Amino acid sequence: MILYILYVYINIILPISLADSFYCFDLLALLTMSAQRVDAKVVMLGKEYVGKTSLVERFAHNRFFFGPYQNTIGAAFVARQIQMGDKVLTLGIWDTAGSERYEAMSRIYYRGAKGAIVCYDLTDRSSFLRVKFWVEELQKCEEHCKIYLCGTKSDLIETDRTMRQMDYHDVQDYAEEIKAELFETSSKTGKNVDELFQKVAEDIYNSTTFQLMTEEKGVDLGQTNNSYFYSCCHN
Ligand SMILES: Nc1nc2c(ncn2[C@@H]2O[C@H](COP(=O)(O)OP(=O)(O)OP(=O)(O)O)[C@@H](O)[C@H]2O)c(=O)[nH]1
Repeated sequence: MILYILYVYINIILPISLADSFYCFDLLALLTMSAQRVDAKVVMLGKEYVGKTSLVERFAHNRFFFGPYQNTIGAAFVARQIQMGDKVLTLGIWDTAGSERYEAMSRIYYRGAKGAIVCYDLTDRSSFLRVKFWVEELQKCEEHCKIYLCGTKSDLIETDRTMRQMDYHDVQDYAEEIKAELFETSSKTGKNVDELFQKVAEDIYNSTTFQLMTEEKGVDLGQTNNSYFYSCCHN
């Protein structure tokens, strides 16, 4: 009985009583995730302000927020279905906080991910340093997770070419070196956003491990309901 009380205290009461909104929102996101069946986990990584949340918003809801920037706290979760021929694949996407304050938490979210979208801001060279950090981390800890490099805010460099701080070919060379795919996107205009997630979904769908998993567990990919739920974690 004492052990049971101790267990409840350590695992439920203590985290909640210590919690700031970060823990509460994370709990909400975790509950959301557990309520939704997903076929594969995808994680968004990258420095703060690079546009991870905007990318997910564009993909999941086809919208872009023009309002003031709100940094993600902990992580947010969204599930979205993608049509793959006559089948439907449900991606569970974890949008992590870019702030280094939450770095340890981000590690929880890439565990078991089939794909990682590692973002950098095309107009901010320093954001690419974080890309290298996350790539090394993934190579070390999640070797089966496929990496997609994503240069964000391409609309800004289309308006003014001098704003580009990361050369496409330099990044492409790096992508080849680490066997990653490279996309340049704009969440503002929607350019390349669907293409990026479609590629992630296709690679997962065609992967041997995924095919084996669906055969063994009998996951039904033939569902047609396109509902999704988004748990948003902003301060
Ligand atoms: N022009 C332009 N601005 C963008 C684009 N994507 C994001 N932004 C802006 O960049 C800022 C940061 O975007 P977020 O999506 O919140 O960035 P984030 O990477 O999720 O940030 P954290 O939550 O702190 O990790 C916001 O002011 C966005 O409006 C884009 O494609 N084009």
